[in-house]
Amino acid sequence: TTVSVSATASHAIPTTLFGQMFEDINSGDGGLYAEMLQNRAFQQVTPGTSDALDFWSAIAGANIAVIADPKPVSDALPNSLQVSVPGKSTTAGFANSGFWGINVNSSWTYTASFYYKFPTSSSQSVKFTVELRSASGKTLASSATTASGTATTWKQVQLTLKPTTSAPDVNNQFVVLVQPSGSATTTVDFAMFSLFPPTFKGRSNGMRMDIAETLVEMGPKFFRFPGGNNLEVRPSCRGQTTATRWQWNATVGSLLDRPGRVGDWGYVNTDGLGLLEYLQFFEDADMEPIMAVWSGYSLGGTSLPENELAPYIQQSIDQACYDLCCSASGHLSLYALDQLHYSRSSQGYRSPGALRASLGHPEPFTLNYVEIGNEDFFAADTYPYRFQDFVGNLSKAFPQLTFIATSDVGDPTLTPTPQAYDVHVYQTPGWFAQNVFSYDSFARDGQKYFEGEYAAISTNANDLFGTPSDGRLTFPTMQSSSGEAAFMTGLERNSDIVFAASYAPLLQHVNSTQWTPDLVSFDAGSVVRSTSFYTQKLFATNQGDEFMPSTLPNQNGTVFWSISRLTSTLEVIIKIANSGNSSAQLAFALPFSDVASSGTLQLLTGAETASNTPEAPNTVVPKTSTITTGKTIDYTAPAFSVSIIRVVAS
Ligand SMILES: [NH3+][C@H]1C[C@H](O)[C@@H](O)[C@@H]1CO
Repeated sequence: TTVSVSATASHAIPTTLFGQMFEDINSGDGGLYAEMLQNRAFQQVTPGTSDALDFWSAIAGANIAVIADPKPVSDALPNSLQVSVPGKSTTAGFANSGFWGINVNSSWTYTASFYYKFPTSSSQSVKFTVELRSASGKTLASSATTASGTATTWKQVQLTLKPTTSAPDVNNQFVVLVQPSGSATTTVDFAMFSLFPPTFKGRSNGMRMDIAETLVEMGPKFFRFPGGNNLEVRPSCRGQTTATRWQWNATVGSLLDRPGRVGDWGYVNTDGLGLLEYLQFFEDADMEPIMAVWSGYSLGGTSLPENELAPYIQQSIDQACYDLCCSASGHLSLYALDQLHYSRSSQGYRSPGALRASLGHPEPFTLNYVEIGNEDFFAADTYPYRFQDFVGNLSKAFPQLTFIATSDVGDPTLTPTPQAYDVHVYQTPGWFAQNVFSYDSFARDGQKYFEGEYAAISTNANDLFGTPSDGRLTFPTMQSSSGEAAFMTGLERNSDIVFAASYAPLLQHVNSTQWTPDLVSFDAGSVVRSTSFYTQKLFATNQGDEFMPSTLPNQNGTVFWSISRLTSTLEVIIKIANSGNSSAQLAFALPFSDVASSGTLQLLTGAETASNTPEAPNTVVPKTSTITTGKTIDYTAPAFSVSIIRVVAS
């Protein structure tokens, strides 16, 4: 096939075109958020039930129990770990098993901390020895401090741990030994444990380095958060209380003030990864937020009536306000504070912006996009008033924001007409290759689109969300990734109306997964970049700034291309997706008089079902080489491949 390339660009390609979609779906706590202890503060558990002590265990004769502390460490954290050990014991204590393991790296300095108090005062002292210990019992790191038995009010211990050696695997534990000097049985209350490794950019309460670095490596220009389903109210045995929705103000401030919540994926979110941590990460990673606000719909259930929306609208204004500036709308909506104790400033409740400043970020963050809800096609009947009321109030407070609707495009009719719609699609690899032109027929009427969630998820069109035995992919394959790449050439061609696109879900912990496939997989010690990760990376890091029309690919074919130009370097960038099982010979005829005689090729290719997995993380990786180029570039795209050709031409 000969592909003639136009000399005239058709449109500018938005810098935001490729980015990431994130929610805590086995991906925040124990994943992107660097805290290494699981169930660190006994949040949202009922003392005396089996899950209260999840991931904690007693050692050598200690008795441990989670109690509703009569004098809790904070209003938001009502539970403590009460530990009793025999007098003069040197080996009794307790351990935490982390998020299916703990990575012990001798080049790292760890920060361990916890709060303690003695329920009854005594004259004896008690030594706390904190260790990182292999499952076989070998001490890898140790640090100790001594406490006075007279401490009947909460005290914080902070210790650093430097392992003498790296552990060969992640089967390690965090251990606290409680060693009384006296002979009497000793009881100590503990709260708010934490074990942090070094973090991405060294941010306190920050992100896990290897995962954050992997996400940044992909080259994202935006980050949609906090969901996805995890933004929403989760139907629970206690009924659909709106209090289970994600609330920004429950995720900011001291960790002692963050109650955590049972997220939509059925486990407790510590909310240690909160609004400030998200926004700081985006700033550090040079990407901008697409921030969702809850819009009054409870997953699988009811929507709030219009006359009950006001406090939630105010909370969403405060949420945006926190990010932006906040000389504007002054107060924190009292309603949002029902579950949260807020430290008052002298002049009453601080404005969210002042709050943000007080937490160490005086400058506003970048915020241009706010999404109203998530997948509101599930509640299309109530979305018109919910969308209108949220956008009406938010746009009054922040006229510079672009608001994104989440119902189906044009159905129902919304007022105001949405500036953009968030379109989601989970389908087969074949569907993506067959729908490369889905946006070509859209009207150019000012309406913009955000392909907020897409992935080839199954080879079985009749059971897309089924089990692996029924076609569901557990990891992306070269068949799924090349299908997605085909679709992405269409997104780039239509980037005059598609301003952003992100694969979903982004991350999964392989020891606790509820949704496959995912772009990046990890366990406590390693990260796996999928074939679809490399596809996203090849597109996002080879962005032109203007689109060059060319001979259109055959809509019914399996080979697709997209050509752009990077004006700053005079490069022509040719992206080619071959989603079929045979190679394709292409000839690109460039309209430039002066074309370099060699260019670079980045090629991702492998067998149809080839995947990168924890067992074989580098089965398929991109390879860069030099190719001969000229006014005509002949190229054979291998079966199941993604190719990027860059050549200087003018
Ligand atoms: N059900 C999908 C759609 C929703 O928005 C996400 O939370 C889920 C996984 O990506």
